[in-house]
Amino acid sequence: MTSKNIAILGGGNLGSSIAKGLVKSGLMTPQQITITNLDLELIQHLHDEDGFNITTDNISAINGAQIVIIAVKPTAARALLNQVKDALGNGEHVVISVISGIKIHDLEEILGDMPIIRAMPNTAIAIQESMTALSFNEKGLTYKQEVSEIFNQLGSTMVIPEAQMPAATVLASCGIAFALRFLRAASQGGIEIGFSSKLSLEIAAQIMKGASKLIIENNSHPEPEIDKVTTPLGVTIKSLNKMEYEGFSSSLIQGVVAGYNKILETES
Ligand SMILES: NC(=O)C1=CN([C@@H]2O[C@H](COP(=O)(O)OP(=O)(O)OC[C@H]3O[C@@H](n4cnc5c(N)ncnc54)[C@H](O)[C@@H]3O)[C@@H](O)[C@H]2O)C=CC1
Ligand SMILES: O=C(O)[C@@H]1CCC=N1
Repeated sequence: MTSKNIAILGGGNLGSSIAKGLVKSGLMTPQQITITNLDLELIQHLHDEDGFNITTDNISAINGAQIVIIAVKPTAARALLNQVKDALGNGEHVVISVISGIKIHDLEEILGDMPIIRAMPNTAIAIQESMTALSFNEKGLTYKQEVSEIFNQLGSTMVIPEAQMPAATVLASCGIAFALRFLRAASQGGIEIGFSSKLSLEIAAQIMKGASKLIIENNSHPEPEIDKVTTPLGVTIKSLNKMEYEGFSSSLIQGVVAGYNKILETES
């Protein structure tokens, strides 16, 4: 349990997921977290259902917090940063930015020389299963242990050089969507061979969970695990070879690289 208060500026998909994960982990109470949005209606449910403090006033949220998470879309970032820079300049705050494509140097240009951490989580942070990448500026390094401990409660954490942040954004953050597309496609195949939509989805979700746990808990690699499933002359290899013929692995790899090239257009 931390005694610090957190302000989450821009409570949308990711900001609200982080807030929920912090409470679910037992690290904080909802009363320690203030979530802001320009439109209060969008976050009213976070107060009514989960007990978080909510406001449209970014400055008052910052004044009541020691850790400030900035979670607006990249297009809204500059206006927000300019609005809050004075409130953040009193030496009492640590800023954690989850904005994709905006570098620490760009944040420092607006906010000045203060502790800044870039974090790239994914939406599974709401259930403490994120894969979160962290990069620190020099002053932020003072908080490396504290911030790493927060994100460790919310899944797995990797500290990386900022130059790897675009790659982490694609693989670790967008990757949740890629995995969900696999899940959806597998369940659609399941419907075609006779399962109800509900059962097919349940099967697909459980096989993904099982496959992930085999790798994580056994510290294993996919190929030896796949070898255990592929009976000679059997069904699995028939399906796999057809999938590969249709471009399964290649399309995933190309998709990851396309996302990486896209983010490099803004962050280089
Ligand atoms: N959604 C995801 O899975 C991930 C998102 N990110 C990054 O996190 C950031 C947020 O993404 P989402 O949560 O998906 O966006 P979102 O659009 O769901 O949430 C952002 C919220 O900020 C509010 N907002 C805009 N300007 C504001 C201001 N000046 N003051 C207060 N609130 C303001 C908007 O009304 C919106 O509800 C983006 O920069 C995105 O690139 C990073 C990793 C994963
Ligand atoms: O799609 C996006 O641009 C952001 C970056 C990571 C997840 N969502």
